[in-house]
Amino acid sequence: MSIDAAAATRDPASSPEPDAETEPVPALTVDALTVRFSGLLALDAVSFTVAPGTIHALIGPNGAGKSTCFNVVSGVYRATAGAVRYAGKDLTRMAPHRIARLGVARTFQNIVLTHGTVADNLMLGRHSLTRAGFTATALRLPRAVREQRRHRERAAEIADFLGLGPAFDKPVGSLAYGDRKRVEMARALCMEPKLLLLDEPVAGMHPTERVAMAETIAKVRDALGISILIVEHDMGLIMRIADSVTVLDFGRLIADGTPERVQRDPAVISAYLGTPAQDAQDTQDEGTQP
Ligand SMILES: Nc1ncnc2c1ncn2[C@@H]1O[C@H](COP(=O)(O)OP(=O)(O)OP(=O)(O)O)[C@@H](O)[C@H]1O
Repeated sequence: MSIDAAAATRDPASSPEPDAETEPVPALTVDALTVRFSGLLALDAVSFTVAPGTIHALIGPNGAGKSTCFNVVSGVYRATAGAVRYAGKDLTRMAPHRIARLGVARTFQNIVLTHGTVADNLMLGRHSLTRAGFTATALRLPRAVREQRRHRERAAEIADFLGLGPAFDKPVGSLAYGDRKRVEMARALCMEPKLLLLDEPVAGMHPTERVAMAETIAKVRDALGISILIVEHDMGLIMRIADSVTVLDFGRLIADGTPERVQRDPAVISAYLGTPAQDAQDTQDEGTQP
């Protein structure tokens, strides 16, 4: 069964929220988001919207506030002011596990998965969707066994979709770096999110792995119809797969729009890329050849 067919026929027991399958993918609205660390204004009234089913990139030079924004959306940091609205809720007042239950899953910049097999790690992603309690699972009651089997089948399907099928029962530590980054993404997808937050998904990969990962990210959007918010320094990848781009600089939003529009924006060229003429050309080159 294809991953999209599976999504359509999935058991409600494995949905992130009751009736989540029948609900449309919500927009994510970041509204005048402000974060202050002591004297430092890391985000200054930043507003943008991630439209349903799109890849939205958050870019900017080092220290621009991208990770801070990401960490507020996933509930790791608290906002000083402003709101992040998703599915009728303000995420700035919610704990990370409640945000995850709304269907928001994230990956981390640095690989955090080192132990167990790929299957073990993907089953961790299914944990929040598991209904059978600890006792039922420990006693291997038939209901719990059936549920575990269903989750494992779904995890295997997601692994296949991300090209990890042959590695499913292998230890994560034995995989190449690029595949470990894919396991991280597969674990997040195992939560059946409607919004996937990708933190530098190709950092540290070699060029061939980057191109393959870009294709995979676009495939996830197209096959699942979910929204993806991505922080990434690889401009070539962003220009190729993003539907919209928000550019931050020193905590302020300096541009927002399609990749084509943003890469021609003089404020982006001078603030983000440095000297206008040369770097505008570099970006265009990178856009066609990462
Ligand atoms: N927990 C924190 N405490 C204090 N200052 C912080 C904290 N997290 C981030 N900052 C500061 O906030 C600013 C924005 O940092 P942030 O990590 O969000 O930028 P970034 O755009 O993600 O940068 P990079 O591309 O280098 O990861 C920086 O000046 C950073 O030093």
